[in-house]
Amino acid sequence: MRRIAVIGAAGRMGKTLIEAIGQAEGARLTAAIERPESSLLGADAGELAGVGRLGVAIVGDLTQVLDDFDVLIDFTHPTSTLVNLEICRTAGKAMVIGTTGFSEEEKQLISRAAEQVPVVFAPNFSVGVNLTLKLLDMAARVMGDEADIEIIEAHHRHKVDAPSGTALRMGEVVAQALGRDLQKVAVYGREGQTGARDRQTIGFATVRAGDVVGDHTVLFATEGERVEITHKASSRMTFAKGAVRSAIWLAAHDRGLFDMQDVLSLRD
Ligand SMILES: NC(=O)C1=CN([C@@H]2O[C@H](COP(=O)(O)OP(=O)(O)OC[C@H]3O[C@@H](n4cnc5c(N)ncnc54)[C@H](OP(=O)(O)O)[C@@H]3O)[C@@H](O)[C@H]2O)C=CC1
Ligand SMILES: O=C(O)C1=N[C@H](C(=O)O)C[C@H](O)C1
Repeated sequence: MRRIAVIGAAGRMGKTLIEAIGQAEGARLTAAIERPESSLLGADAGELAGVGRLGVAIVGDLTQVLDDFDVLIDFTHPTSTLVNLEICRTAGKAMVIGTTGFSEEEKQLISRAAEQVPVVFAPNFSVGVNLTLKLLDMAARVMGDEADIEIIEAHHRHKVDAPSGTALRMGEVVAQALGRDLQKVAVYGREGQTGARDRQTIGFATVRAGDVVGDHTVLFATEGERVEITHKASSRMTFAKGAVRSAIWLAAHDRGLFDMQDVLSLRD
């Protein structure tokens, strides 16, 4: 039985993860962590998530529960995740990281920690998005040199980072397929006298509105036709199930950096 801890337990993803762990075979929630100043400390994690009492009280300090879990699932904020990563590295604990919004330097810290402990780090844990990444690679190879490529994403009003981690990963996949460096060709929004479009660029557009769970479209537009590849998430459970699957999958690894493509055996 895989013993799983969830940090950010009271968050949108935290609560959905607690529900998903309850539905998974071979996994059990054994620890739940929130901020030390949270008013929810001591509350039952199952009751908080709306799935009934689980007998797991929310604590405010990850180090307090290190003996209680095998793998930590972290969907919080980059600053928090990097602190948790260091605690897990030192304690030899596996991690599943769903947090987005890291800088390139921060991503390097995750790679380095994964030399010592096993980590699955993915901007999107849904099966559909990971299939979409494969479709994008093919579309870019077939149409990319002729087409203008634009990535449009929409999320709920509470999201704090932009563009989404998924949109950025889509951009990386397309850029890599075309031999371009995303850091050099990305254009994040346009305003004013922009001039005509540079053919090599990959544009990003962000929408933040209401309760949108997560929509992503990659547009390949030539003179005469357009291909649009779209994924729409309608429930956070799709991300949570993928993260729990990753936590169980990691049991077979004692170190290394993986993503959802590895978990789904989609890696070339
Ligand atoms: N990879 C994927 O498939 C997905 C990734 N995400 C990403 O997951 C992250 C979280 O998203 P979401 O659940 O919507 O956000 P929420 O704000 O709802 O949840 C984040 C939770 O983490 C808590 N938190 C923040 N800092 C700490 C800390 N130091 N210690 C303990 N808890 C902490 C927050 O507490 P407080 O409210 O008090 O700040 C909150 O409860 C984002 O980066 C998002 O982009 C989201 C969905 C899917
Ligand atoms: O913050 C969210 O909600 C989501 N974030 C992830 C991202 O930034 O790509 C994944 C998903 O789209 C939901």
